[in-house]
Amino acid sequence: MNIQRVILSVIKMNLKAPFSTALGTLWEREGIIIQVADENGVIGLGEAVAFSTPWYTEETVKTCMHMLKDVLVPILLASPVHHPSELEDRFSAIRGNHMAKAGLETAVWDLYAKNQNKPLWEVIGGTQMIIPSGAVVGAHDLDTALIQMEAFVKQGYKRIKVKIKPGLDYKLIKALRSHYHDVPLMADANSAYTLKDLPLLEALDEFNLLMIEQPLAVDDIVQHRLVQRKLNTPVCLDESIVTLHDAESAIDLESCKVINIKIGRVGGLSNAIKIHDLCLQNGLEVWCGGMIEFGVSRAHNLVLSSLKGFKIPGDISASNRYWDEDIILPEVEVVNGNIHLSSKAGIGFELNHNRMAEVTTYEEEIRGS
Ligand SMILES: O=C(O)CCC(=O)c1ccccc1C(=O)O
Ligand SMILES: [Mg+2]
Repeated sequence: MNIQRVILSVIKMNLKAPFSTALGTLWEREGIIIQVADENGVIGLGEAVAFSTPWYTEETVKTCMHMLKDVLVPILLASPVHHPSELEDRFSAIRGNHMAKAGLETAVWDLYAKNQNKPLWEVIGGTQMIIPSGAVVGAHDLDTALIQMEAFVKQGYKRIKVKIKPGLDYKLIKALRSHYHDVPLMADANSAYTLKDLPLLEALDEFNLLMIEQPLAVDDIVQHRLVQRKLNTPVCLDESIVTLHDAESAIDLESCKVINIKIGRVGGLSNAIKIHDLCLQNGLEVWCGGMIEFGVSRAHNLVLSSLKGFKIPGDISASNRYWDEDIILPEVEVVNGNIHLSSKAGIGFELNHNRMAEVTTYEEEIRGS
């Protein structure tokens, strides 16, 4: 592939409703849509999923724009790419900045698949074309959580995840469970607890949760082992798993039974696939995490979820879960709780240029020499 141009578009959209986690409330979202174009004008699409502020990881839209423009895009444009799997190595001179790397790398994967005239899910060896879909309740109080959960269950989502935090945990889960005895339900704490809260975490065992996600610190793998040993509920790690080595450590220590894989958090599709393969070999379950993303990242999440280890419904909801109108055509739709993969080349979605024009706040094109 001879990549000649990269277009970086910063976009901004209001969420349909505020989204609350243990770390705060989100009302609007910025993101970066990345287009890589080859000498024939074929375009690959990627999305850098960092937020405006570093509340989930240390990256932001601004750090990603800097890294892309000043560091990663020049590395990409410096020489031809034969296969997207080469990029991990090329970017390895740069530490961290996983979301910036993943945004660019996924765009190159899309371009590669389009050049092969094959769906990207087929290119990566995916076998599942029907992806079960889950939705996330992010409410600041119990009543709002119940209203959200009712709507998601009605819409057919196959698994509900609920954000918990001290003061909105045991009671919240108890209330949701008493209304919905059989709905696959799980909790995500986004690191809101410490080992002092073990009794509370153990008490959640009574609600038959699918799993509890990231109860302890963002960088912890060791203490989660103690939580997993005390709880019947499987522990799932999200923030703690940033590299393949982290996944190896968590497996060696038996710190969790499940890993939430996010392409952005782990630095790209290649690494996401490696973590999937490792988990599969070691009997851990995996599912695809979400980032309240726009359609391009949603499309890449669907591609990843086609791999055979992805059995549990992930945080991949319909475009209309968060957005009045998404930036892709067609939008991602959930039918009977499932999303059907496209058999079109690449990610199978195109940019909605009218919508892009409405929501773009900044755009820059970088050309190779
Ligand atoms: O994309 C979604 O639907 C929500 C997924 C979610 O919970 C989330 C969204 C943004 C940042 C972190 C997380 C998380 O999984 O912890
Ligand atoms: Mg999480």
